[in-house]
Amino acid sequence: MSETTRTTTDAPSGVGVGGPQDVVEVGPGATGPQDAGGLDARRVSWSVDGRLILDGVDCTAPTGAVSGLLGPNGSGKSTLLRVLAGVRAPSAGAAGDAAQVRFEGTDLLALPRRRRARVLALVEQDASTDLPLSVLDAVLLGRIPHRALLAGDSARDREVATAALARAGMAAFADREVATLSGGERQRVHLARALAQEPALLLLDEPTNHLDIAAQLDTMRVLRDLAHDGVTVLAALHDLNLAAQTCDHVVVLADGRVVAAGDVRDVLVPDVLDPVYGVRSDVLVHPRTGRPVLTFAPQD
Ligand SMILES: Nc1ncnc2c1ncn2[C@@H]1O[C@H](COP(=O)(O)OP(=O)(O)OP(=O)(O)O)[C@@H](O)[C@H]1O
Repeated sequence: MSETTRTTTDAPSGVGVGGPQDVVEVGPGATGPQDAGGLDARRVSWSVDGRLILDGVDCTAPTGAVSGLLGPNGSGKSTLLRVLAGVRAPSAGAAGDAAQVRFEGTDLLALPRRRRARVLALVEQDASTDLPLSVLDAVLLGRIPHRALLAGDSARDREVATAALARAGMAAFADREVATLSGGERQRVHLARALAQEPALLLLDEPTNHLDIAAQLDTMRVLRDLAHDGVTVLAALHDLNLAAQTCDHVVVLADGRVVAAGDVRDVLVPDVLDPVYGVRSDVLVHPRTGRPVLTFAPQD
């Protein structure tokens, strides 16, 4: 655990996960309340049928970095991404606190939908397209926020969409009907549609879940390239090793609360992971990258 580890409890660093007061902000990738750069969400709550699904989540994603949103099934990752993207309105928190979602200092929740869509794109998990669209036309949907109402595609729209398809490795599929694609191919088209939006903030919900290992690495390389170009990327991921190898910063959710956040080397440790996932983990160090490599066993 790095010397920059901060906890809001008296528990040893990285230990004591489980409650809202137990958030661990660790490592050089951690961003504190004073940091206005990147994505900075505070007190995000969401409830349905009287059940609190997100409970006062504070979540940051630094500019020009790939951040991973981690946590077990049902911990609230998709819900959080939807609230951050403005697809779902946040609920009042337990203490009646209003949520705040800022990106580079701008209040995203206050932006009209169309303007927000010029800032951020969301790639949803298993997003489906029932419309009989070609791949290129599906990707061109990402250009809608950038053009005048009722205007058709411009030459630039087609140029950007074609480049987005190429970046997602789907250039050869431009004329195919989306309905005929495999799950993995469709997932890449959704990524291309989001890239065509030219977002400064890209939110993705399990962008690699249908992909083979080479395609997973390829998608993560695209995300890293985008981050290198200054895009802020936040991706919900289940594969902790993929997160360890590709993310700069990670946020761990459990039961709708953030239990740890910071640099992967500091957060992906047994003290954090074992209670959250109910497993026994071991962490090795990758000989080439110096990043964590994780193995898991059931808890006895
Ligand atoms: N519209 C809804 N009505 C009722 N419950 C909901 C609704 N949306 C989400 N939930 C519940 O909220 C919890 C969090 O769901 P969410 O999809 O955000 O989790 P997740 O971390 O993305 O899970 P997974 O890793 O399985 O995709 C789950 O228990 C889910 O059943």
